[in-house]
Amino acid sequence: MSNPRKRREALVYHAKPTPGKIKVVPTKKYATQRDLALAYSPGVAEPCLEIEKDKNNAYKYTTKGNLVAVISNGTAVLGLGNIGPEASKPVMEGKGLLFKIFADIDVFDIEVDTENIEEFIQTVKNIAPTFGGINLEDIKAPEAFEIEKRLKEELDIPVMHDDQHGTAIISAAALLNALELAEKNIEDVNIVISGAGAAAISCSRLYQSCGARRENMVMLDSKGVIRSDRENLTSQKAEFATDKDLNTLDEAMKDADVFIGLSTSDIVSPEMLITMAENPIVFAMANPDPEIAYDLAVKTREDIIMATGRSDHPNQVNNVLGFPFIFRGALDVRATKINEEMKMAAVKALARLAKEPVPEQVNIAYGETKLMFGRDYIIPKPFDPRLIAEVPPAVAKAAMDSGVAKEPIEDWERYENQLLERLGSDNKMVRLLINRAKMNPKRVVFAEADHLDVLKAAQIAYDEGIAYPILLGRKEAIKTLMEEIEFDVDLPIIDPKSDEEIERKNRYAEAYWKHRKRRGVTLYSAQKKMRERNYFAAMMVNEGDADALISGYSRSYPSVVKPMLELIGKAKGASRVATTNIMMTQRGPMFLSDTSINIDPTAKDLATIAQMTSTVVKMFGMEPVIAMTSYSNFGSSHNDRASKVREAVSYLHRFYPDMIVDGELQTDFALNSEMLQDIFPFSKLAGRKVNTLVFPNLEAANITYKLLKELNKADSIGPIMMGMRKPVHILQLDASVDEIVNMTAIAVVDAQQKEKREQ
Ligand SMILES: NC(=O)C1=CN([C@@H]2O[C@H](COP(=O)(O)OP(=O)(O)OC[C@H]3O[C@@H](n4cnc5c(N)ncnc54)[C@H](OP(=O)(O)O)[C@@H]3O)[C@@H](O)[C@H]2O)C=CC1
Ligand SMILES: CC(=O)C(=O)O
Ligand SMILES: [Mg+2]
Repeated sequence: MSNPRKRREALVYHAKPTPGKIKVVPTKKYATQRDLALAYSPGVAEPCLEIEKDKNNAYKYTTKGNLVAVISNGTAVLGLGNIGPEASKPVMEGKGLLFKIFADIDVFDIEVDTENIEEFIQTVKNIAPTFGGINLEDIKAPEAFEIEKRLKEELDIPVMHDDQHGTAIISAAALLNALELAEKNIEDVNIVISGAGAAAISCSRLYQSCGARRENMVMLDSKGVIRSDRENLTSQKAEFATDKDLNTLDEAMKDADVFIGLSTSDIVSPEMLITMAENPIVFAMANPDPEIAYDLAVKTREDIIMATGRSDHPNQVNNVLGFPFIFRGALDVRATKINEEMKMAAVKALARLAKEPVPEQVNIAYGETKLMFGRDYIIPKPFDPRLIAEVPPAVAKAAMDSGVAKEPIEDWERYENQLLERLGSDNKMVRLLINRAKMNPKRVVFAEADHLDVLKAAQIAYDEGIAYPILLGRKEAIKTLMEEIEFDVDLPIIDPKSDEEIERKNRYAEAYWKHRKRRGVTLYSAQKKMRERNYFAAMMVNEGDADALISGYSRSYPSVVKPMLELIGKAKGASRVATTNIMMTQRGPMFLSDTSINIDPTAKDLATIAQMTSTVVKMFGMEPVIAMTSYSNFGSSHNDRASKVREAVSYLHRFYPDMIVDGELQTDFALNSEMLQDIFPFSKLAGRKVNTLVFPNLEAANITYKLLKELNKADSIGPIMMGMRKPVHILQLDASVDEIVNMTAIAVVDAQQKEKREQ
């Protein structure tokens, strides 16, 4: 990573707010003395004794069954080489993060300080009782082969060296698909493999199992082509030694159909690509920098099918697509090992999935218009939610069929539902939102760009391609801050107080005056108002000089809302302006309305707020399931406050019968579908997962959202302004940089939608 700013960003990401990327969180209650007596002494003795009687009970009473060890000694960390156990820890924590977000598997990362094979094996064996599976990582060849072989033989839990088999599975699936596109047979193709380490050897073996012929393979290590007349070859290298009279990569690449890179960066030149056969398949998988840069390769050969291990180009062939799902399947049937049948099942499931139509959600998540099986899409994307429903069942089934599953699955439909549930708590909403914004970025005015956090957010929005920022504020202050954060881009900077803007201010003042002259505004007072950033910014949007506006970082919410309502006003047909907040909770995203505007809405207002929120929920690709909340359940109180909510519900039921909305309901019933089903089976919400709460008044909504935000420390998006004529969005006082970026994306998406409606 040569860009110094990106380098710093990566370091800050790892350092702040707490060092590292993962932590341990209790899953049981621990509030009372009683809880503690169960969690620890004396209660804890009971499961101990049960496990003493039968070790399998560890799966019943402890985390073992969902806990994987990611273990390394730091001898082959990515393509960085032998950087030692401590230095490998960020990668191992990273794998832990990926295990969790993609497959809901918990991980302890373990870095072992030894390069001695026996010591390493003994260490893993000694700690194995803790875990349901062992993921060996970034251990160099040839030691990795012996370590994995022995641990597989000596342990009765699944052991997989991810760099070997994870990589082999993913790249084999991608290779089969690429060959189909190139219209070539795996039996016939010439394959050059750069690298003869853990990953390369294992990949080459799996390609052979898929039909590739060893005599068509040429493998290279750091010394050049591995020829059979070379001395002192390890047994694994000897397995792939060639009789061909070749010495260098240049020579090997001539007429090759496939290049597999699992070695190091920048060793393939454009000249080498030119000598390859037609429709060359190039998988440059060294991390973090591939054997040849993606852009250079696709520029050199138009007919190339190109993949790298990185996420920033099409076709990411990276073991991240494998290890979470392979272990998920293996753990779920309590497999004793990960065998060839299970690996092949994963290859086939991945290859097959790439050919299926891609759900819109995935297109949006990756900022693509239409992903389709082809040169730029030979393998599914890691954030494809179908992966968890497809790959683990395939692996689990293969484990059962091959006789290594101790707990076979009986109800497959139930299992698939459980798998999908596991994805509930990630923050894919944010990703979806950002990517949707990136598809058609808009000009966003940042009305307080002379504040560091606002400027940082504008920088991220610009860098990520979310928006074209227009920076409002004191010019010198903005320029100084830009220098400080190395935001070296030529963007419009406008100071509404400066005389430079006189022509524009007059124009805006005139327009404002014309609009409000019968409501007490004089031309003079209009001119004065245009020196205020929020009025100026709102007029920019009004007059089409900007597409959206972000403000409110340094002022109280009402003081910013007022000019916006005055200048921009409500959308045509909107009877109300209101806000919703999206909270990322354990049970998935929740929409909470109205969190910021309407102090005591009437029944009709509440119905309008529910309808508007429903539109926003749909904008995120979700089906709105709305609870109208109260302190009362379906008429249990006759107080006016409860009746108001009831009235709103009956209005919605009468005029919008298709809306899935009900109430009035207490929030525990709204959120606990079993309880709701038991006590109020007649409800429209019974058996459904509520994702939207409409509150009876501002106090309830605002208090709840702030409480959730602080207690959960969860991501939140909002308040999202609903019902405004133009995309203006107001931040909470002192919003974080992330929150401002999210709001920017909201503003852009809002502008996109409004533009669409106007067309
Ligand atoms: N995209 C993905 O999912 C994955 C990518 N990888 C990448 O693959 C690479 C290797 O990883 P791994 O197998 O675990 O590591 P190993 O240390 O086991 O193997 C590295 C291999 O690369 C060879 N090598 C080094 N320099 C060159 C060179 N200039 N030309 C040809 N070969 C060379 C080494 O040769 P020698 O034997 O002579 O030392 C060795 O055989 C790394 O860059 C890693 O990031 C790994 C796993 C997954
Ligand atoms: C992706 C991976 O595991 C590696 O590069 O080592
Ligand atoms: Mg690795």
